[in-house]
Amino acid sequence: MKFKGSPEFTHKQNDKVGVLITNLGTPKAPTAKELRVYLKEFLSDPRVVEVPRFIWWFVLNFIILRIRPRRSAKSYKSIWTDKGSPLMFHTRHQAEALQKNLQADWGDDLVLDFAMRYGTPSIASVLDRLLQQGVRKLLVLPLYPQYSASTTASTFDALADQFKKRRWLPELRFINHYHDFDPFIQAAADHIRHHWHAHGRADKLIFSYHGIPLRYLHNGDPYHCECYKTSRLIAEALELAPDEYMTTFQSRFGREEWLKPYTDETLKALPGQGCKSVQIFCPGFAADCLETIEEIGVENRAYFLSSGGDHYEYIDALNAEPGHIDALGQLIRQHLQGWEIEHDTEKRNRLAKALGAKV
Ligand SMILES: C=CC1=C(C)c2cc3[nH]c(cc4nc(cc5[nH]c(cc1n2)c(C)c5CCC(=O)O)C(CCC(=O)O)=C4C)c(C)c3C=C
Ligand SMILES: [Fe+2]
Ligand SMILES: [Fe+2]
Repeated sequence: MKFKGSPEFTHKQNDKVGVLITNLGTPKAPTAKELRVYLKEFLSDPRVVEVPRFIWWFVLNFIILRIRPRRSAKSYKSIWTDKGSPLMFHTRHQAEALQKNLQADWGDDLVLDFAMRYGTPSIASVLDRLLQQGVRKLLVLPLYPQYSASTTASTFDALADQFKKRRWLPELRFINHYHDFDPFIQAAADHIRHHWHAHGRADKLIFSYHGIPLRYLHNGDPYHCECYKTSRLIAEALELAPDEYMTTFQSRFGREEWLKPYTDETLKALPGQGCKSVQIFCPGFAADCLETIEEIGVENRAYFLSSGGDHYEYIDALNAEPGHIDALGQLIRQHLQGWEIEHDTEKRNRLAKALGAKV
């Protein structure tokens, strides 16, 4: 059979609305072996590395996958907890909290689950589970506030690959971005205000986003503009003057030029320009992960302090904190409009009998 069907379907099954939240994915364990598996899948995605395939195949397999897994495993070991990878447990907590938040008005009509673009739980396995539960309308929310082809479109590709293989497709809605969604902006501003209340303020607030190659911006990726807009809106909510905050880009990979200003170079230069204390928040990361905890929390702290800075604070990602869950709940509700389910069991049974089907 060419297309995967839903043989377990019965006419008694209630239709449900499904919400699938996704994030990037993380290795299964902080070992070179598991990193090799994870990096191979991630870096083989043509949305992530836009280089001719035959050249990239050699570079990836003969250079990168021989060096990077061991190096990255060391970094992952430093952030690994007894609950596993931070990205995984924060995403799981977000899913649990969002399910509760939405159940308040959707009850059992809605099921929410989470999947990872790379690694596990895979989009394929979670999609199977949702469809088996009777999901006929599916809303997908990739937890990337700013759209980029390397993340958001890649998630869409993975879904589309699954749909190509299946017989009975659900209705689909896909949230492209939420970089300027007011409840998200207010949740970020409240979170920073809360941090100020507990720790005081610094000379500058830095908004650091994951970078992408500059070439992707020139080829039409809106990510750069969306990052700047998020920064501006959070800064406006916090009533910051333009010289009290800045936007930077972190996590470069490879030798080509990426979006600038680079976070690490900025932090090395700031003390020499008279800025001795900074606080850093990463509005593009819905959950703390290697790139925030280690790169911003540890590595860049060392750059700033060893360049003459006095005080450096990393402000946690929004993770599963109530303000964030409430904002995401509002975003999901907005995109679910019109999908409320009719509870007409009698009508469904009558129709099924008329068709001679098992009910
Ligand atoms: C090779 C190019 C990469 C692009 C382009 C890229 C874009 C991009 N990534 C994120 C979010 C995350 N990236 C994370 C890790 C990570 N990213 C890359 C490379 C690119 N990312 C690598 C090789 C890695 C693995 C770690 C390492 O070996 O250095 C993570 C963390 C995952 C975790 O397990 O904690 C996140 C999250 C965004 C948002 C983005 C483009 C906008
Ligand atoms: Fe990345
Ligand atoms: Fe721009």
